[in-house]
Parts: sequence; structure tokens; C-alpha cells
Amino acid sequence: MTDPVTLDGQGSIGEFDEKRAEAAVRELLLAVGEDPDREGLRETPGRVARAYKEIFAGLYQQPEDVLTTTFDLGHDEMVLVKDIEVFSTCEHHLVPFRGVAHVGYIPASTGKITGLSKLARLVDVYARRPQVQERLTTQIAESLMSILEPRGVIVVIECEHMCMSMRGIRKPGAKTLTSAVRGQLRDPATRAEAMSLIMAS
Ligand SMILES: Nc1nc2c(ncn2[C@@H]2O[C@H](COP(=O)(O)OP(=O)(O)OP(=O)(O)O)[C@@H](O)[C@H]2O)c(=O)[nH]1
Ligand SMILES: [Zn+2]
Repeated sequence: MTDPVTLDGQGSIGEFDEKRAEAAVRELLLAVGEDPDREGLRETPGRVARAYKEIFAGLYQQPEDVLTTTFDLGHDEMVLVKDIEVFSTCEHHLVPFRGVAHVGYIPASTGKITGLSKLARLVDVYARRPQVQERLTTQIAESLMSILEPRGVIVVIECEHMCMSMRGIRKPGAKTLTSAVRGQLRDPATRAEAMSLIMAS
């Protein structure tokens, strides 16, 4: 069993309880006036439970699990991975929000860097949890700062929230932008350079 995640108070049960999720989905179907025993819905609680297990898999992972491959390359200039696809779940309505993340950092002078794919894996660890976009953004920035100990980090996330598109205010297409900037990337010139690379198409 994986240790319960304690970062920012997220996660406490330690592992996904599939039977409980299945019972809850069955109950929800009854609550909306559906018949969970009809042909088309019979397998649905089990399917939804398995889907949630995937969608919230990040509750049972830590950033250290994915930021594993670090090299000493002596590279101490900015590394930026743009347009990392984000699929997450709004913790207020449990509906998706999706978009892209841009993750950049300036390695320490010793040049401790990570594999590029690991940045995308890190995004997934935090995206696969019940989330708000602001917390997702800062968790990515702070875990990079503590694990790679770089000179600076920038994380910019742009997402459309289904809770604003398909219900409620119903504004499809509205995008939310959040950023978290740490260390030397707070310097206005460095930050401007990073932002111009992020915004360039
Ligand atoms: N700051 C922030 N707000 C979010 C995020 N995802 C959803 N929300 C907002 O969370 C708020 C929840 O507001 P409530 O008034 O409690 O819920 P509601 O009555 O369903 O709100 P409406 O969506 O306005 O109908 C809404 O304004 C959502 O747009 C997020 O990632 N960050
Ligand atoms: Zn929402």
C-alpha cells in the first residue's frame, strides 16, 4: 500500500476503494431517478469507479516518484517544455478542466536537470487529483524547486473549466490563466524572456 499523500492536505485514504466508489455511483444513479439495474447501466458503477481510479491516480503518487532521472549536464540556462496537455478535475463540481501547462526552470549552477518527459509526468501527478487550477500550478512549481533545487521555476497553465462551459454561467471558450514563478525567474527581465517564449506560437 502506498503511503497516504499529505502534501497540501490532499488524500488520506492511502489507496482507492473501488467497491465504495461503485456503491456511490449506484447511489447517485438512484438519486437522479435512474434505474441502475437496467441493461445499459448495469456495468456503469464498476466502469465509473475504474475511471475515477485513473482520474485520481495522482493521489497515490508523490512528485519524487516521477522526477527520478536527474543528470548533471552542466547546463545552466533555461529549459522550457511548452504545451503539456492537462486533464484535471475541478474539486468543486467534479467535472473536468483541460488545457495546457508550460513548465520552465533554470538549473542550478551545478547543472542538475531532469528528463523532459518527467516534467510532463509531474504535471500528471498533480492534475490527477481533485484540484483547483491555482493549487495545481503552485504544487508543480514548488515540487520542482524542492527536488531539482534549480535557480528558478516558471509554471503557466491555461485551461477551460467544464464547470463554466457546460453548466452554471455557461461560457464555453473562457480560459483561465495561472502562473507560479520562483527564484531567479522572478527577476523581471528573466521572467519577461520566459513569458515571451511561452506566448510565442
Ligand atoms: N479559483 C478557482 N475557482 C474555480 C476553479 N474551478 C472552479 N472554480 C469556481 O469555483 C466556484 C464555486 O462557486 P460556488 O458559488 O460555491 O458554486 P456554484 O454555485 O456551483 O457556482 P457557479 O459555477 O457560479 O454556478 C465557481 O465560481 C467556479 O467557477 C479553480 O480551479 N479555481
Ligand atoms: Zn467547477
